[in-house]
Amino acid sequence: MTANAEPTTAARPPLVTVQGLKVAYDGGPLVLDGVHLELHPGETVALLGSSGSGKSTLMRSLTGFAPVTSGSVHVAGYDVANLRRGELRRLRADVGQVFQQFNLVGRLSVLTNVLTGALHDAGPVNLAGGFSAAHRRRAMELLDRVGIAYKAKEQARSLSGGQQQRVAIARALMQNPKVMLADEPVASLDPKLSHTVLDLLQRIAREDGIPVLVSLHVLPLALRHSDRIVGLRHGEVLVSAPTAQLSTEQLAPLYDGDDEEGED
Ligand SMILES: Nc1ncnc2c1ncn2[C@@H]1O[C@H](COP(=O)(O)OP(=O)(O)OP(=O)(O)O)[C@@H](O)[C@H]1O
Repeated sequence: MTANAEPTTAARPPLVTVQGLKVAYDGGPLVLDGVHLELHPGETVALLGSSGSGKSTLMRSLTGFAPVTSGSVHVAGYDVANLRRGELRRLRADVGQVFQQFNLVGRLSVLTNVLTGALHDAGPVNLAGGFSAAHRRRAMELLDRVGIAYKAKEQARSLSGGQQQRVAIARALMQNPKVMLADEPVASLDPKLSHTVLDLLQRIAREDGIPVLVSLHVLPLALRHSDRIVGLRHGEVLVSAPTAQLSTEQLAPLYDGDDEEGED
């Protein structure tokens, strides 16, 4: 992110606004305690914090998968803590998600896996051949965009981890997402592939003008591939600043007392 691009991005109204969010599971202790978060169109925000700090819970809260104890969560126009009938499905269709384990259907082709991203608006379909020509064209375009169209007919399980993650990103894009969430998307990948995948996510954010929230364990990756960093410590936001203003040393308190977190 260049120095003068940050105000432009931040000046656009946020697509995600979390205010004073508290989450407790099953009457247990608070695992998020008063979290504030804004995600603006076009920006990539890295979510950092040691294991158990609440990163996944915060991600899940954006798609209605975490029990909101108090506070508010607004995502792409939805009031997530007070959704009306039918809105939960629409919210989840508007949020593209990418996971550490890719979550592809291994026996299906790469193309079919991408097409499943359109299931929410394709109606009842037969996975073997029921998608429209327009959907198939779009899926091929997206595979081309993530650099893997030549693998379209292969079984997903025959691809390498980095390739599978690119398929998963294409599948998420098939939803025409208004927001993209990536929960530790490179935790299973080697450093080179991690850069490729994170470059791709950051490019998507900029080109498509959507916010991308990506949780990461490796500080140098966050410092290189994000516009802003939000750091959680014991369920509270300890750091929230443009990446260009942060250094490894400034992020170290996120991992105080941990032996392994934050190492490259
Ligand atoms: N479904 C659940 N039921 C009960 N407690 C949960 C549940 N999910 C998470 N927790 C607890 O909430 C806290 C935060 O967990 P969370 O998975 O959000 O952290 P995290 O920062 O994503 O950790 P990691 O980096 O290890 O994935 C932890 O103490 C965890 O045990």
